[in-house]
Amino acid sequence: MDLDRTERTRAGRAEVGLDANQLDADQQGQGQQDTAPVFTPDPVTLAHLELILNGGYPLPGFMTSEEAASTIKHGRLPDGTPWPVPVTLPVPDTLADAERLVLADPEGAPLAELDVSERWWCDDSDRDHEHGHRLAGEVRFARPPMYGVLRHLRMAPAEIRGQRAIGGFADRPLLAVLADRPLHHRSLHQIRAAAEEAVEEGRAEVLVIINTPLDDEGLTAAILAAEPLLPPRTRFVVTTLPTRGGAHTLPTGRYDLLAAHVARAYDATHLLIDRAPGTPAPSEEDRGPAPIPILPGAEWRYDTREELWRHADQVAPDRAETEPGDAEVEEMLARGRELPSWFTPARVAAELHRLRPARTRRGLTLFFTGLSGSGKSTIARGVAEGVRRAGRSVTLLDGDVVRRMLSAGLTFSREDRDLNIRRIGYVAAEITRHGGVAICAPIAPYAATRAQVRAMVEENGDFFLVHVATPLEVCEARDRKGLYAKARAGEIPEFTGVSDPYEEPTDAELVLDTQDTTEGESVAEVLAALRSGGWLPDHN
Ligand SMILES: Nc1ncnc2c1ncn2[C@@H]1O[C@H](COP(=O)(O)OS(=O)(=O)O)[C@@H](OP(=O)(O)O)[C@H]1O
Ligand SMILES: Nc1ncnc2c1ncn2[C@@H]1O[C@H](COP(=O)(O)OP(=O)(O)O)[C@@H](O)[C@H]1O
Repeated sequence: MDLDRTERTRAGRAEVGLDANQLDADQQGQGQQDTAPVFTPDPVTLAHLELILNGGYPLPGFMTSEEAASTIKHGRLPDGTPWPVPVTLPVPDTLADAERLVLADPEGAPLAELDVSERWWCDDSDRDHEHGHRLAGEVRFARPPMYGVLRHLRMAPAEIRGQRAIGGFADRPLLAVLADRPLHHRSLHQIRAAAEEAVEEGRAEVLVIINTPLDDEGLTAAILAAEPLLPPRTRFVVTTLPTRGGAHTLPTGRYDLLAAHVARAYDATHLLIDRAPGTPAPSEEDRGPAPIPILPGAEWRYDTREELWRHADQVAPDRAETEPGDAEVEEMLARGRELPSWFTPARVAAELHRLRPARTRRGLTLFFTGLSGSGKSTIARGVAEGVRRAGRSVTLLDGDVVRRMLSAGLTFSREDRDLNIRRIGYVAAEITRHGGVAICAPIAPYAATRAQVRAMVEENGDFFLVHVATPLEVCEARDRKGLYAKARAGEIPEFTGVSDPYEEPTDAELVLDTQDTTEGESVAEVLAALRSGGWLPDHN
């Protein structure tokens, strides 16, 4: 079963206000039998919880204020045990006094119970959380996790240890490789060299720990594609380490240390962290001592004369090929260009092309925003026609039409406008997921809601925001539907631009001002942008 899809459909349904309850009736019923409140932690905390429950962390639960402070400040628990990152449970105000809590997955299925030992207030923002209420205490396993994708690969440390013992490899060194990007030739050389040279001359087994977001299957597929080029007996395990992005309050290297602790739980004796080219490893001085050695990883370069990869010190700078960075690889895929065979194995390239098809085939949401009368519908209609002529399948979700169909009965309050836009976004994201072009033309006055739609769409394809920036005076002078006159006369309350806000986008891919251009010119400008961005073939 595709759990990912099911879960996203559920989340999507809930967000757009459609009936998610039917689907989740079972779980909710179970929650109600328990008197403790049921709470679904945010994704970072869920990642911590899974590692607590599966033995990836040697911690019994979520930290007290003293433990968190000591960890942040000294990189140690109060008893002196080294531990790199705070592991805390942020809860909303409504749960700040709870004595027990059932911790549930995003679908509401219980995962664990928490007996609260301390309720505290966090002043420092740890990780990416703002300050707020925290609950500390030990967690008790309730049920095996079912959420997220690739469950069968999310093996607990004990499972891997068991497999190695059965295979008779338990006494061999284990090189863990933390991978959070596809493994290209440079990384594969680095891993093979580490396994063969650095760790007891070829006796090492390799365990690739794939660090990927909960609902992402693509990265894992791309990493698994490199399996034949990894040492024999390489094992793979999927995990979600709490994000690095929010580590602003922590000294450098703390997340490397966390990876080392998790790797050690899997019985690893050494850790290699795969890094993008040009990303320096934090020095041991900066990060402090690790529970197992973190290998520096030899530098490799591609020698253009010899046409092979060699240790960097054996390749003269003028003969070294420059490796494309992750953003460049993304752009090559978007343009449908072949990834060079010296750079990545054909199998990995094929998987990446499958996951990130060229933009001419990739799903796209083209989202127009602007005041009433700015020209959204007129331009969107013309663009839809042009995109169709270029051979792509198009769905036009015009503001007025959506209001009559999908969002009938909604008002123009902020709440209802947001719901309207999220519904449009949900439909657009589905169209995008199936490789189509969704063209949306609502006012969408709120930046935060537009950002939500962008995020929803970008899980499955591309998002292109067009701000139709026709000034209010021009829209009002046009007053095609006579609505501005009515709004000025007070007959329409909460009218955008007159008595209701419009937040100008700062993240638009294209800004159009229609006051000095014809409709045809505006349409042509959008089509040209789609062509130059690679979403439409050049020759149309
Ligand atoms: N109070 C108020 N404010 C703004 N617009 C109003 C209002 N009442 C009705 N209309 C008409 O509804 C159209 C906008 O609907 P949208 O769904 O695009 O609006 S929103 O994105 O949900 O804010 C908008 O159509 P367009 O002119 O095509 O933008 C108006 O014709
Ligand atoms: N460059 C232009 N692009 C789009 N519309 C224009 C342009 N110049 C003038 N207009 C006129 O502005 C009006 C825009 O109305 P409409 O497309 O319904 O706007 P919206 O959907 O944003 O409410 C139309 O009457 C259209 O003819």
